[in-house]
Amino acid sequence: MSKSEQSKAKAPLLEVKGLETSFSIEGKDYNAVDGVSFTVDRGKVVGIVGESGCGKSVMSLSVMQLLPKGIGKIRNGEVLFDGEEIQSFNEKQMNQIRGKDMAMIFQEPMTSLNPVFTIGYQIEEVLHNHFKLSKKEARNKSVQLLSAVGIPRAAKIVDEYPHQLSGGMRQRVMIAMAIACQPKLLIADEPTTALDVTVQAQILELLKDIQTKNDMGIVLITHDLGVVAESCDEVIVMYAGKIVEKTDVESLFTKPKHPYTKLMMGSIPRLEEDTEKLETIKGIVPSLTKMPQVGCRFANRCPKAMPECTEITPQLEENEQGHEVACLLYETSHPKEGVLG
Ligand SMILES: Nc1ncnc2c1ncn2[C@@H]1O[C@H](COP(=O)(O)OP(=O)(O)OP(=O)(O)O)[C@@H](O)[C@H]1O
Repeated sequence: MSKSEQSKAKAPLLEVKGLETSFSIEGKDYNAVDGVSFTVDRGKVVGIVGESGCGKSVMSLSVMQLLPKGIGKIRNGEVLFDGEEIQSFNEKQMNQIRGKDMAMIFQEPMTSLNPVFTIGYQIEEVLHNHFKLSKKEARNKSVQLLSAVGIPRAAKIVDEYPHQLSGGMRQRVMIAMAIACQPKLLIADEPTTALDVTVQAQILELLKDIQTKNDMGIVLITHDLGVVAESCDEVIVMYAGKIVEKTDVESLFTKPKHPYTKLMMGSIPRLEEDTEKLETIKGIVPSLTKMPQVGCRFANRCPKAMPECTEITPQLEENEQGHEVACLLYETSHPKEGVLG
């Protein structure tokens, strides 16, 4: 193994450092992702969780460099993929990585699948872009991939159009396309949200299975803590563009720290509970133009908020080994005994 290969093998698969992604609104830049850092190792599933508008999708689009041109941009920070800084890659360089080394699946497959081409044509196109396969080889590989993601009668389905399939089957097609080149990293943005619970479980199972076989790293974006519990190794909780808590999945569920995480836990429906009593978090995530620049962004919705929460910006700090939280209640310089519950 050469020296550069050795250092690549040691580097995390994905390393995001101090990422700031902004959108230009009426001539002013606003950060939708504001100083986010995390790593994804090979063979690990990292969940990114938070309510709608917290910056989960913008974060993943930044990594893939698929931000809307002219509106969104990476303002600061670094994205290292396999040890290589990629945020300054040009379109040609990114095209060589996207699809092949890192792939993405989206919530609604109909927006990603082209309705006028057959399923087979679309998978073959991915294969053609990255491998020199003959027409026959690409077709055989497409049928193989469709079977691998549990699509029955794959040899027939390959000639069908997206609208002829159910939502669950379309999502499987998206997964087949995403894994066609055996990517090292898969970013799955709400891959099961539009599906019913049984199909959701099957798709998550399938992803986990592929991930184990290929030692793939997965970033799983979801607002559903149930999905996190089922599938993730590590979890990042985002609120209003920032990470508020980061830990392994067990610690998140056994000892959540941030009041936002705790409230989200309270929002998980449990079978034995009357759903009428389900706690929801009052208020909404601030819009980009209304984002407080000082203090904790969750303060105005937080039942534990103290006067200083709107004046001092909490830093993401390790509170216990491997468990980071950004909340003044836990900052050593602001000990607030008795209020942690
Ligand atoms: N193209 C855009 N132009 C301007 N603002 C945008 C754009 N896309 C996203 N935003 C803003 O960036 C913030 C983060 O959005 P993002 O879609 O990443 O949230 P999310 O956590 O993924 O939510 P969801 O679960 O609904 O996808 C939001 O305030 C959103 O309004």
